[in-house]
Amino acid sequence: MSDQAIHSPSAKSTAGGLVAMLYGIVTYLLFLATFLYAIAFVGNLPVPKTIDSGRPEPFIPSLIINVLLLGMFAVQHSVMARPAFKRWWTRVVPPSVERTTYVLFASVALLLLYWQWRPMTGIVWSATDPVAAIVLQTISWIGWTVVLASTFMINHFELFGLRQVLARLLGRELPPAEFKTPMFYKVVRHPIYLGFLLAFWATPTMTVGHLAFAIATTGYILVGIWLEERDLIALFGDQYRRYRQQVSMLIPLPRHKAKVG
Ligand SMILES: C[S@@+](CC[C@H](N)C(=O)[O-])C[C@H]1O[C@@H](n2cnc3c(N)ncnc32)[C@H](O)[C@@H]1O
Repeated sequence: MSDQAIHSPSAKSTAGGLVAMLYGIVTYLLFLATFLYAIAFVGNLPVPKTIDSGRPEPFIPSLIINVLLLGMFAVQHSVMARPAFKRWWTRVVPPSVERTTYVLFASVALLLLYWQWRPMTGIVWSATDPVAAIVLQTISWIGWTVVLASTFMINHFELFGLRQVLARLLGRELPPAEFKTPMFYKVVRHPIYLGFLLAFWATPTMTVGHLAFAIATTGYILVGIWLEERDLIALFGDQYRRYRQQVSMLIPLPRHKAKVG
């Protein structure tokens, strides 16, 4: 192969596309591992570190560290998701890997949280009735399933950056963002967040640490919804405003009869 062919723009572009694709795939696998670990972490499954495992340390320092860990995740997640930040950030990173980089930072923030989380093991409630315990555990599993299923309903591979890096590799433009209301999105506007709330709150044994986690993530989800809906209204205008009138935010209760589409 001649020197010219090696350095031609298309060879460079293909190499760039392959690097972006590799970055996207590795980050996606990291996200998947982090997501699966979250189920084990919150549910106290047999993994090296969970929300309640480890030797308890003094309460106040533990609480401060845990709040800082949650705050770091919340700030990363909400700042990096804003359109204004993305406009600035895509002057630093190529647009095709902007989402992948967001997913990478979010995964790292979560891994840091799992690693540094301090257990606070005082019991807030414990279901002594085995049926109640099974019901709570099942609700939590349903929550995780709703989270994962809902990502596929809007666009799993775009949410986690793979679609963007594939488009870059194939030299294709991505179509503009599309407003969608499939399946769960006809029942609530935020099924992913609803799934997380079910997964975090429904537990047979609620410790102080788990409760702090559930309260902080609920607060963050409510702020996240407010920010996300502001962006969605800016993007989709009246279409999203109508959707807000017709479909509940998180609690699956019927509102108006009008059809969502
Ligand atoms: C992590 S997802 C959470 C989606 C939703 N809040 C939920 O809980 O299911 C965030 C992304 O979904 C997009 N999104 C939210 N609702 C959408 C809809 N109805 N149609 C298309 N995209 C949507 C937002 O623009 C954002 O990029």
